[in-house]
Amino acid sequence: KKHKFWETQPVGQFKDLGDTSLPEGPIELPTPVSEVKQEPYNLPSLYEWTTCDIDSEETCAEVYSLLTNNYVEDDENMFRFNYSKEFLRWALRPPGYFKSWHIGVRVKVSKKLVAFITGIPARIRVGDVVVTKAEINFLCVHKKLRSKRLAPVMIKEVTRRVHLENIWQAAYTAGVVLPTPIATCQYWHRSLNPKKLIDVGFSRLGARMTMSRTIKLYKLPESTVTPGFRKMELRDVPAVTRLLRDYLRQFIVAPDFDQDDVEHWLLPTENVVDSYLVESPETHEITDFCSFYTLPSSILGNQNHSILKAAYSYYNVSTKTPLLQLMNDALIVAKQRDYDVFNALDIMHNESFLKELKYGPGDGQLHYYLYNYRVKHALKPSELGLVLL
Ligand SMILES: COc1cccc(CC(=N)NC(=O)c2cccnc2OC2CCNCC2)c1
Repeated sequence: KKHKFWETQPVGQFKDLGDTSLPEGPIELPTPVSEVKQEPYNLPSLYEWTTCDIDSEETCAEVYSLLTNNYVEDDENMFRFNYSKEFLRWALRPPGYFKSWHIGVRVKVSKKLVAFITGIPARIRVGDVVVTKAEINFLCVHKKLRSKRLAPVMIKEVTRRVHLENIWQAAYTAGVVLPTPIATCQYWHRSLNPKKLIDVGFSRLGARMTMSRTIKLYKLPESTVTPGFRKMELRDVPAVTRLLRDYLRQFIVAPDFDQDDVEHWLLPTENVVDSYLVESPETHEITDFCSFYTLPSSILGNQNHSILKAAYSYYNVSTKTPLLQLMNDALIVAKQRDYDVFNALDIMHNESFLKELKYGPGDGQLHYYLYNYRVKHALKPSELGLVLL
């Protein structure tokens, strides 16, 4: 039976698609926190719950190692996400985070970490309504423990701990179709190091293309072209917050970032997130912004290369500099910093530059989901202003 678990959950159900009598908004009403199940769900007897203290070097290393060996792979099982420890600390400790939402499963006897799931709080606007939701991520079950039905009980446990903080909605993405996507996005890749991408099988040499012709096709200028283009600094947080808040208002679903959020999520962090802005040389006004996060992938089974260095488009705002030029400067910076590929989803206004900047379509889709919140109509990717890590 497909979706045996998801048909028991307060999520849009496939059978309800098209039933426009169902109102947009929460599917189930909150209950008093005192009525939320106080004790953890039962795990199979060999396993126990653990709260992962990501500040602890040892525990962070265990989480890193579990994900590096058992997390999401591409459809052809050639690559596996390889989130770094500093990335995980950044992703899991935003303003207002709860340690109790960093949940692990250990083998009772050996204490080996064999599964993980996380939540972080985020204020997310859907239409005109801002709701504090949990962003759920990093659901990972060790390869040797698959189809033991651990994922449903882990999802129920993180939901229970989110309810204990009086939060009743969540957002998450997946490469698989579950009940029911609020948006389905296409991912795109822009080659920066085409020779390596072809060597490792990420890309294929185009028909009637030689390697040298391919290298020339993706060649970028040595330096950025936009006057006033520079790295974001702490002093820019107020202006970037204003710029980003104004820009994100046009999307139906988007984060409701305040200055503390912008300082955490967008201030450059070595090897994790890079942000650049355009400060007008005349007026010193900050008019544009672009950012990308660093998520390498392990290359499975290649003699010459073990890591694919990938940049992922994050939040970009263009008010004076054409988005095309801004995003080309982002490519130039990523190439300068030795990235192999620059990835982007077709969300926000990204569609306007993907083809022109020589992105190629990826071989999969990323579906966005809300938990306990119905939207009347699925969104077009261009109506989506939310990037999950
Ligand atoms: C190249 O290495 C990969 C390793 C594992 C999976 C994939 C394909 C894939 N599933 N890609 C994406 O989900 C993706 C493609 C473009 C932009 N963001 C993405 O995912 C983000 C957001 C969701 N959480 C994972 C990272 C590629």
